[in-house]
Amino acid sequence: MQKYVQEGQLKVAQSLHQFINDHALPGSQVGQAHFWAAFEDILRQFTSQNKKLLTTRESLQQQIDDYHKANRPTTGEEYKGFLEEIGYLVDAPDECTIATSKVDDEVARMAGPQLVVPINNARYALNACNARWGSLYDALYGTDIIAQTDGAEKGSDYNPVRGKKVTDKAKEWLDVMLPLATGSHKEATAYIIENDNLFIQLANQNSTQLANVEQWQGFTGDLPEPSSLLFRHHGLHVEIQFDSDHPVGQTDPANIKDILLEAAISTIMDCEDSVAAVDAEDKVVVYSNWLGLMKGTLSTDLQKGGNTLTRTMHEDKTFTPSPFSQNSVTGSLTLPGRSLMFVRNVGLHMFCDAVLFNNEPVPEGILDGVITALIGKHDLLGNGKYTNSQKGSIYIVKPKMHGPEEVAFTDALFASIEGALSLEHYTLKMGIMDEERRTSVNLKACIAQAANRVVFINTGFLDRTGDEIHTSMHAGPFADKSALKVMPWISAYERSNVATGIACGMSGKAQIGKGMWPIPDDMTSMMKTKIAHPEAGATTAWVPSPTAATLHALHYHQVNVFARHTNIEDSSDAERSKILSIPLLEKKLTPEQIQHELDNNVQGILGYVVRWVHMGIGCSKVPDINDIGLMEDRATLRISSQHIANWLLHGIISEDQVYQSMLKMSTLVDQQNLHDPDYIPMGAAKENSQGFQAAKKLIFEGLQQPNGYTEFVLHEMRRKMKARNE
Ligand SMILES: CC(=O)SCCNC(=O)CCNC(=O)[C@H](O)C(C)(C)COP(=O)(O)OP(=O)(O)OC[C@H]1O[C@@H](n2cnc3c(N)ncnc32)[C@H](O)[C@@H]1OP(=O)(O)O
Ligand SMILES: O=CC(=O)O
Ligand SMILES: [Mg+2]
Repeated sequence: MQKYVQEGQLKVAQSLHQFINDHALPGSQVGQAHFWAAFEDILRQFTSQNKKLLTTRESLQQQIDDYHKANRPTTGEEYKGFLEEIGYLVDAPDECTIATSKVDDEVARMAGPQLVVPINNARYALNACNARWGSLYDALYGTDIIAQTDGAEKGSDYNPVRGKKVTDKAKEWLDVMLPLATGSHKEATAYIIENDNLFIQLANQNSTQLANVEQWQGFTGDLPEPSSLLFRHHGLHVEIQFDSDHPVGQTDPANIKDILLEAAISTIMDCEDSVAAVDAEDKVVVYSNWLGLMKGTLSTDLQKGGNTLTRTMHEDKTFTPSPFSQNSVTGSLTLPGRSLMFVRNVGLHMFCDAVLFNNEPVPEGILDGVITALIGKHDLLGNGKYTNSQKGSIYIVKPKMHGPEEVAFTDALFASIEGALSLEHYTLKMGIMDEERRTSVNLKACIAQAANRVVFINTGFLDRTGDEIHTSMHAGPFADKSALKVMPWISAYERSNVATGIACGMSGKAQIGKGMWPIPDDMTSMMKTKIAHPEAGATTAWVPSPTAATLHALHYHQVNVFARHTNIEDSSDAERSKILSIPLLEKKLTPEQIQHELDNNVQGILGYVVRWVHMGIGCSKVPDINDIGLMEDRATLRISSQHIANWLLHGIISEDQVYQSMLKMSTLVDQQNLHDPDYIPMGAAKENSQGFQAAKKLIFEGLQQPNGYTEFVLHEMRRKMKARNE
């Protein structure tokens, strides 16, 4: 039974109350009495508005459902007119130029990967924070980029054959990032600094320099042969490290032991879709980790290779500047050792009983906003060991907003939080997830509502796909999932996002971001396809792991993103009707194709949901039907569950067929998890498993889930599971 502490009209779960009073408030220059009173005021001011916006969502969805049930056109002027009439489509402002100030270079002026990590997992969150720099050698050695053939298999010990392939490949990349005036880094035998110049000696006895000598930015160690050299290309740093005693350096002609890339330029510490946080106890873990990250105190012990290691946040990196560095006069060059951190709050539709206002659970987005901002304030006050934002901003990603009214609501909420916490106006920056259809088709109007605090727009294509299905659920059966990804709506949505961002003056001021690489182990495909993101003008794109960040960073060396922006015209008006084209099934599928699609969806749902509900894990790598591990979170679950619900509604599949598939796949999912000692199986009596029950609800009650969201069912069932465990 949850114990509460009364604070005015608020009832605050004891564990959260204690965390705030004992840990979050001290040092924040916000007193306890003021904080609780101000929080209550914010709830009084925003709770009913929050609920009203949810009612608008419901009402619009109802009208859209009725429209499609009446078999009215799904394209053309009549459809567009209907969406305008109900207020789903609004007029775009003629002009919108963002005016956000105090934005760190990592967000405004650098183009590079953005890592996302479940914040409640301290081990991963610390790793993400430290992923600002990644070893190219490790990233190549550890992944499928180097094939495990011809003696280059990974094995348990270091394999020099594989190692040679790694160093060769890495040096090919050096030639791309830091070309030499003559020859290749592969031929280098020494890197020598003489008279303020960097010379590279080649195997043919010639000496050369960088084609652009100004790329050399600094070094560590002694002259003439330094311990490391620092370079910059496309605004990103590269460090070559030397060590003649290191097992790798020893065998390298130039004694290179590793090449470090500036990789995860920014990281999203996620309180949302990759996290299972269903009550005060869970929320305290989420907020404690954020506090630890803001104060630089987070640490965790972990077992690796039979040893216990303590993981903490990395220090900054210091170099002696080269004559070409901006810091050459000061004689010292310090670069951030950590990724710039955003925090992703939850959306408007979530409610949480960690705090009750008028005896009702409060909007969780408001709770997150207030507490993550309070914690962020420690960074601005310099209370931590490190500084996250040099410019004095707190970066909050706001997910799942539907249209400009909701952005305006969040803007006003943030202003109120700033007032309550005595933060300068517009300290709280907003990342707008462009992941709901009503936001995509009104993006310019959305940006306009937060023009003084927006710092990113990001195409969350996973949620966006789920919303695509749910919004037009009654229009007909949707295409299978692989076809959905290549139909006109999605490319128009992606193009329009970049074009709108540029038209709103975001280039050089804010991030224009693209979505997650959801196949964490398939780095070969990522390297082939994710270059499309910078090519399309995205200044950042999401990756699921530090390794993926290191490899994706290479794409930003291949493409000069900011140079692309000059050629991108505002095409959003023209794209709108394409975005609105509903990706319905266009061809007849065979019974085998239908069964395959169903089984694949069911496997993904069960594989993810059982770990969520039984173990409280919000993001998992789940094998698909072809045994390829996919990153699954609430957004991918939204797609799969809505897809099955849609095919059920339109008679493509039957309830019994779905249930049979669930029985078959649940046995497989239990088998797939046998290696995990913490796994709690669904077992033979599936109906007794909360995870199985949750999956059933998500599918069979999918039509009734607001906007197709999965969190309501997941939370309910996880809470039941926790109660059962207690
Ligand atoms: C639609 C959306 O909203 S997308 C955004 C939400 N999604 C995410 O945040 C995805 C984040 N990624 C993850 O959670 C994980 O990478 C998963 C669940 C996909 C795979 O996790 P695992 O199966 O444990 O990965 P795997 O075993 O290959 O790697 C584990 C190692 O990689 C590290 N790692 C994996 N993902 C991350 C990450 N996102 N950040 C930091 N480190 C990570 C772990 O710390 C661990 O290293 P360690 O032993 O040194 O601590
Ligand atoms: O949040 C990201 C998404 O794709 O959804
Ligand atoms: Mg999302």
